[in-house]
Amino acid sequence: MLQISKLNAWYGASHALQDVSLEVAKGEIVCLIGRNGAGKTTTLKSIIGLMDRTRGSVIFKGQELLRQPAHVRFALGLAYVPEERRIVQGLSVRENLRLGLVASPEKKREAELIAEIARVFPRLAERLDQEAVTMSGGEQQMLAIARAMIAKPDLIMLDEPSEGIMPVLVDEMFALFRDMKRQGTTVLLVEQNVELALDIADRAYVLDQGAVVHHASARELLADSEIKERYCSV
Ligand SMILES: Nc1ncnc2c1ncn2[C@@H]1O[C@H](COP(=O)(O)OP(=O)(O)OP(=O)(O)O)[C@@H](O)[C@H]1O
Repeated sequence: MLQISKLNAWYGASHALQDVSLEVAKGEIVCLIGRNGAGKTTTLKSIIGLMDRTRGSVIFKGQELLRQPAHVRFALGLAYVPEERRIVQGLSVRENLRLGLVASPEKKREAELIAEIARVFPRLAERLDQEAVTMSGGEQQMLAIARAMIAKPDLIMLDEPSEGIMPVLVDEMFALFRDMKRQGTTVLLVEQNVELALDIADRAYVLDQGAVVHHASARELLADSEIKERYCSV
């Protein structure tokens, strides 16, 4: 589904990604791990079109993305939940969900899609008319994920979904990722909580200083304490 080869990205003169190559097959959960500043977020931003300067190749469902603007990439079936969530102030949960449909061909079935999402996210179902920013951090994270899911993307990219969220909600969220996978959604996950991420992932890539230094099945990595100690914050 996604083939990245020799991806390079820059912030001004700073060369943040160096020849990153990775693949995500349909239906997989693939995890990017590595210490702070390793380049995980920059990889996601390059895929979705938020980096000014990139070089290399990012092929999604057979199409080269790097020269396409971000809105075209979304329309091709990519979704991105950034670390900072971007819940819109002054809008209810329902209105935030609606925003997820703006670029989607599914817009006509809006009420039906919101009802479907509400079934999957019972916490949101109870709060559809509440102002979204008054919800807890974890509930807002659920909303950000629901808003990305509502357009039924083929690939969803999640940046640090567990950050700052209480453990009971993190467990709920990760159970949801397993369900998403069962339903055929492909997931590219950036997560500091390595054990948690590897527990649901099929494979993982380890990044360090902007480069891929290791990749393996999640099971192998879980057992590899040397790699985890060397490259991850565990
Ligand atoms: N807007 C920016 N301008 C300049 N440099 C940046 C910018 N954003 C990130 N960087 C730098 O690019 C490198 C990669 O950062 P990135 O955010 O991709 O790392 P990360 O692996 O996601 O880290 P974290 O786990 O801390 O979120 C870091 O050295 C970082 O300081």
